[in-house]
Amino acid sequence: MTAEKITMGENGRLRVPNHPVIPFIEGDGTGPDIWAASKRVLDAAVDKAYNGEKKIAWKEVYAGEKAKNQVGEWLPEETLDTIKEYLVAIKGPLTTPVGGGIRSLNVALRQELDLYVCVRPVRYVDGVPSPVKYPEHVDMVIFRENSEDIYAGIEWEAESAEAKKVIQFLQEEMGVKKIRFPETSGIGVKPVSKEGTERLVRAAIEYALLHKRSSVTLVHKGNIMKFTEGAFKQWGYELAEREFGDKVFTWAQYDRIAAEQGKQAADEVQQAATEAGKLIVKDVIADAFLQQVLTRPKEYDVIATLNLNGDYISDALAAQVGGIGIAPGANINYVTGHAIFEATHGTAPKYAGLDKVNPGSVILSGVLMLEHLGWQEAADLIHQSLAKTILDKTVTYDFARLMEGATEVKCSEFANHLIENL
Ligand SMILES: NC(=O)C1=CN([C@@H]2O[C@H](COP(=O)(O)OP(=O)(O)OC[C@H]3O[C@@H](n4cnc5c(N)ncnc54)[C@H](OP(=O)(O)O)[C@@H]3O)[C@@H](O)[C@H]2O)C=CC1
Ligand SMILES: O=C(O)CCC(=O)C(=O)O
Ligand SMILES: [Mg+2]
Repeated sequence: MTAEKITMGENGRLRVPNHPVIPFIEGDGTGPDIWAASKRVLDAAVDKAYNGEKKIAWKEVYAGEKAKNQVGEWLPEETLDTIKEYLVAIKGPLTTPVGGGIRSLNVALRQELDLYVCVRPVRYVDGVPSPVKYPEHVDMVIFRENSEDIYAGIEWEAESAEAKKVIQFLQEEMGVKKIRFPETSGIGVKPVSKEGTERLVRAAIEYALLHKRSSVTLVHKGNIMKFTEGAFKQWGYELAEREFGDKVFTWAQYDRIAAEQGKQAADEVQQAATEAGKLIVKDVIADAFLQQVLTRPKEYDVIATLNLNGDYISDALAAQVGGIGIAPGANINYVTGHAIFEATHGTAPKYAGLDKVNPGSVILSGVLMLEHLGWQEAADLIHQSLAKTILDKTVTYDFARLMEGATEVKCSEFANHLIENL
């Protein structure tokens, strides 16, 4: 079988050969343990689903500590070029120091390839120990904006010449009087654009319509950050109505009807829209959202949000359904077809080299990748196997410590069980 490139078809859909080359980054910390386990499970599922007719040709590319050690750079140009060329890649977590040091390589990869959506599905798997009473009520898909916001990393260190210059500009030319301690403030910039918002919200609504989900919720802190998070809400509603017309009913429409005809009329129109199967596009302020996902998670389905909110929401919802050990994700540019699949969690450095952590998040990120390639049969096999392995209570430390009667297994052994149960 000759290894070939995945390409983007003229119809905007990927053309996937039977032996596609897929670059991978092993990752730092626990990355090597997790990646070794994940690769075996993905290969076994593909082999079983297609009787050897399909097979991934893995191609290692370097980033993070391995790249620094081998080629002297944290994120070599060759890695970016290879992923650009082969379109679809998968990665383990990469370390980002807090405070000083290098900026996030994870964020850099997303920015360099303009992977503007981070999709993180959050769903309960039967048997997983969870801190809440009804984890099965959580079934959400987070669409996190991935290219802008304060998360983009435009900031200047306190007392640096740059910070002083920006503060001086703000005070003298922009009339800003609200910087409480100007001499010792670091400064960060939060860019949020109409284009960035629209492409994210468009992707969330298209996904929701395709998968017949009931609502898209715009999660924002627009009461405080009016021209960034507030604009996100407004641009999101405008886009929903302009581009999706009759297929959606928005709370902005609700508000207009309520203002003109009263609340009862607006309720009736919304009820009719729901019965007609229209997608409801609504919004909520981020802090209220974080309490409501605990108290009434059934009210939320597809979530569209900005970069930093999405980061916090991803970990919080992952915990709600039993933890970061099975929280997958995908960074995608739906226009170019570029995508990098990766877990929600980080490098979990205290467990590095111990063959201990749960490889589930990277495996499920691989499942998202298989689905993205259209290899649904292989993806389904892994879902079934994971469900069975967890119900058997053969699990890694993170689940074992919260389950009664579980058998704790290592990261590699968990992969063995998954392969046996395929
Ligand atoms: N996309 C990426 O590559 C990301 C990278 N990072 C980076 O990772 C580094 C470490 O970040 P940190 O804040 O500690 O967050 P981590 O997500 O790496 O780890 C926090 C805790 O989550 C639990 N955990 C994480 N991964 C697993 C797993 N596979 N199985 C079971 N439990 C797991 C562990 O919990 P417990 O202690 O309870 O056992 C761990 O101590 C930082 O440099 C950070 O910047 C962070 C997030 C994403
Ligand atoms: O890049 C990092 O180090 C952290 C990224 C992160 O937490 C995330 O993308 O969820
Ligand atoms: Mg995070």
